[in-house]
Amino acid sequence: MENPAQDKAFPVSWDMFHRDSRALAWRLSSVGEWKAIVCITRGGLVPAGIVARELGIRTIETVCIASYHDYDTQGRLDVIKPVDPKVVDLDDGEGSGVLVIDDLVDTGKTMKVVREMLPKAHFATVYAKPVGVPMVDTFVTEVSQDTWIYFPWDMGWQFQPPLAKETAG
Ligand SMILES: O=P(O)(O)OC[C@H]1O[C@H](OP(=O)(O)OP(=O)(O)O)[C@H](O)[C@@H]1O
Ligand code: HPA
Ligand SMILES: [Mg+2]
Repeated sequence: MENPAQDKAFPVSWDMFHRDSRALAWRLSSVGEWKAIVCITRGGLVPAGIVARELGIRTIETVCIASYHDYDTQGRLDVIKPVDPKVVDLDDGEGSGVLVIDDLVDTGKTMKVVREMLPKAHFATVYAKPVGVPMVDTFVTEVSQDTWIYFPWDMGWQFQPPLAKETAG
């Protein structure tokens, strides 16, 4: 099943996201030390900034990947920009000393592609779904596979009609 129904909703506010990203940094702080962060754009940009601030990491590189082209449907995985070879070889090569950050792992396909680029890196996400869990070394919160996570940067305020509708006249 390529794209199973994800009909449960897990909405995340900015406050929640900040708190959960800090919790990720807290967890990572007892796991190891890293010389650089590689963030998987675009979703990884926000948690990478928060983790970098907490862990005092100032070298931040991107790997630019898009696969959910049509909102919640995964399509072809495009690597728009690979990791700078200088970052891959920063320590002993193959991404050692590098922390890879993304907002979530779902099927794990995105992480798998980045793992091939940086086999010795440490992989971390804020949220994880069960199918993707084997692809990630550290995460904070797991949600079920049939849940869609709604991030604050994708949401907006909207009028909610009252339960009891006014009747004309
Ligand atoms: O585990 P997977 O099934 O591969 O899905 C997870 C990836 O999908 C989303 O990125 P998306 O491709 O939507 O691009 P974006 O980060 O620019 O929103 C999300 O930010 C992860 O990077
Ligand atoms: O549950 C999700 N939410 C937002 N983006 C995603 N990309 C893959 N899965 C998800
Ligand atoms: Mg992404």
